Amino acid sequence: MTATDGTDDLDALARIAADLDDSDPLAAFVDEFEPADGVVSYLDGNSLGRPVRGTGERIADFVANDWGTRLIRSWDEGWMELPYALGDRIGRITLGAAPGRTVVADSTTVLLYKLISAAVQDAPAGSRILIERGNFPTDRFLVEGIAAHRGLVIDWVDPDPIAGVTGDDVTAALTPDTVLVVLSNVDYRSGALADLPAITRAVHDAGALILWDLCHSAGVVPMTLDASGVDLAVGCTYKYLNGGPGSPAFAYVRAGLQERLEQPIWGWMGAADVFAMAPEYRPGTGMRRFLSGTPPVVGMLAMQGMLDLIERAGMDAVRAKSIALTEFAIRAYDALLAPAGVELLTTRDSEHRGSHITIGHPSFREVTAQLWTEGVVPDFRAPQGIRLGLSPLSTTFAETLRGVTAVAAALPR
Ligand SMILES: Cc1ncc(COP(=O)(O)O)c(C=O)c1O
Ligand SMILES: Nc1c(O)cccc1C(=O)C[C@H](N)C(=O)O
Repeated sequence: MTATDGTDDLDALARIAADLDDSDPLAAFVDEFEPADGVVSYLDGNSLGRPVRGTGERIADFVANDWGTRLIRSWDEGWMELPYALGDRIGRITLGAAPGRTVVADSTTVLLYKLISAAVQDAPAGSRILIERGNFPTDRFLVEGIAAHRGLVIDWVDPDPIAGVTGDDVTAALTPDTVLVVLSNVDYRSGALADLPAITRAVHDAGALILWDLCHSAGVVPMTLDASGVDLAVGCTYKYLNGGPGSPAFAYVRAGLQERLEQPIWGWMGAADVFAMAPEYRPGTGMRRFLSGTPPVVGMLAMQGMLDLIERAGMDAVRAKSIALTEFAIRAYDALLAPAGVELLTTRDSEHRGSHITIGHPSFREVTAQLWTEGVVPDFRAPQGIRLGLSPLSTTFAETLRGVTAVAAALPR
């Protein structure tokens, strides 16, 4: 039944969820993930994706063969090339990037540090970096540190917290001295999806470079980095690319920019000829110069299983399911949570939303702790947000409803 106020009752929602699962062309992919004993609803794919089925075997095989038997020969038999091969795959599958523009290495934080530093390498003191005040802490802290060391000035953009940053917000905050703009494509709190092509254009019109943090869009949003002329991007692989905790990040650098930039962590793996053991550092060509030390090969294993799945499903189908899941979560919110005074902190505009929604209530810190004991696993972000992260290949509509129902039941009476 749908009530006179337009909301659905629980039975109606359960039927809608069942219908959506029945007609979901990607439904079978749910069985491609390791079962999670005792988990009633996993709603945190935006923080840590689930392991793809067979990840344990993949790692065991790696230990027995590549590492255990081939030993150091494996560097020549694929490990050395893995940062580039995987980067190219991520580029093709989700970034809209041609080969040779993406590399896997380090953590998001370290790659952000390298690319932000490189982007401002020639900027005279007093040049300005523009960053959103609500951007993820690591992005803001890095900009603060680099600006302090280099004598640069920071400008802060304060967009509407639910709609997220727009081209107009950015244009209004740009100055003739702005050299770099650092933004997230999907906001880690609200889930707002920024208009990457339009904002990139606005930044270029002002003569600055743009760096996009893609942590919350890689693997769920089909992007157009090459076609949009994006300069720089960094993202993580442990959220919707299911690489496992601490799996290495990826960096993208526009083709025409690579040879002009010099990142600050000069290690042997970024040098022109790695095994020349040269007396001094000369940066390599292409994406090699953005590496520093030995590639984290073990950390690059698990994500390959997820890339296989996304490739099989097709990125556009993944995005379509992501939208359907967040739309259904909002429908369930309207019926079960809005009447109890819970706020929706995410836009209703599906085109401008990533793959999580955020809801707000003063009780949510305690509610989240309670839910975790019940096997319902969203995450809490201060001051009062619960994020429901819906990973399109591993999350069902029924599971989404179980989560929203559990939040409603845990609210204080
Ligand atoms: C938008 C964003 N940037 C950066 C990070 C973190 O970077 P790192 O993987 O280095 O911890 C996260 C999440 O942890 C994030 O959500
Ligand atoms: N990266 C994380 C970690 O190492 C521990 C706990 C949580 C995380 C996260 O991924 C946080 C996440 N990026 C966020 O959007 O808040």
